[in-house]
Amino acid sequence: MQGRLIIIEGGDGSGKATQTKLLQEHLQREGQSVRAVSFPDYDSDSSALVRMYLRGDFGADADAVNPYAASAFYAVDRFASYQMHWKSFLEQGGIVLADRYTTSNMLYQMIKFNDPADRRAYLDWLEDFEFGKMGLPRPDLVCLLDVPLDVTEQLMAGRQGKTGGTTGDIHEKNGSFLHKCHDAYDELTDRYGWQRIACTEDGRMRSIDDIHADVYQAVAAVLIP
Ligand SMILES: Nc1ncnc2c1ncn2[C@@H]1O[C@H](COP(=O)(O)OP(=O)(O)OP(=O)(O)O)[C@@H](O)[C@H]1O
Ligand SMILES: Cc1cn([C@H]2C[C@H](O)[C@@H](COP(=O)(O)O)O2)c(=O)[nH]c1=O
Repeated sequence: MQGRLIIIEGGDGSGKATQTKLLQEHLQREGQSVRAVSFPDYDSDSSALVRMYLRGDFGADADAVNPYAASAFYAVDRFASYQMHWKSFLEQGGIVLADRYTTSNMLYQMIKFNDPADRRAYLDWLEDFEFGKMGLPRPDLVCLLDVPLDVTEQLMAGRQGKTGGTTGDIHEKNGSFLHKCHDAYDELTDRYGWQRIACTEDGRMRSIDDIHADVYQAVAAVLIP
């Protein structure tokens, strides 16, 4: 019996790790068999090309790095994690929570195209590449944590970058890139039916527990009874 694959997606610093951990603890308390993964898998050799990309080794301007090549780096990292760590767990009925997934390629790489037809062609290619040719499972649910960028910037202030240094990765350094990414939320939730979780109220972050309650409600609806 196939389990469930649940994705916690969102912008940098939107609370993905926080919500993934809370959700894992909640489901564990209920006695569910649950495992959490996150992408990129920075601790694995499989993320070497992703780390090079995020460091700017293929060009300092994210928009100028071929989105098909960059997508492939991330997809290969995911494939390694899936094969080595959670394929059989999912196939045996486990619940896998992923902090980022193919959905991040959909957001961050799609926006390198401005033309709507090019965006659709990219998404068609990506779905076929990751879910078809590479055999990665499609998500059962995607919760998109929606945080306006000015609020995220406050949450992220002073945080150490994951690829080394304090100035942020190739995406974080490019303000207009991150804005384009946030602007694409409607397009992607419409196409894929993602659950958009509003994380702010009157321009301020809602409490971690309130956001968790919304995430949990969405998750409960897709769990196997
Ligand atoms: N609802 C909230 N209210 C206030 N602070 C929060 C909230 N959710 C998370 N934070 C804080 O914001 C920061 C970023 O949160 P977190 O690391 O969970 O985000 P992330 O999306 O996983 O980040 P990244 O994109 O860097 O992986 C952390 O310091 C966290 O404690
Ligand atoms: C998994 C994945 C990620 N990305 C982008 C999204 C972020 O800008 C970085 C990862 O940084 P984080 O601080 O560790 O969240 O990479 C992407 O473009 N495609 C993907 O598949």
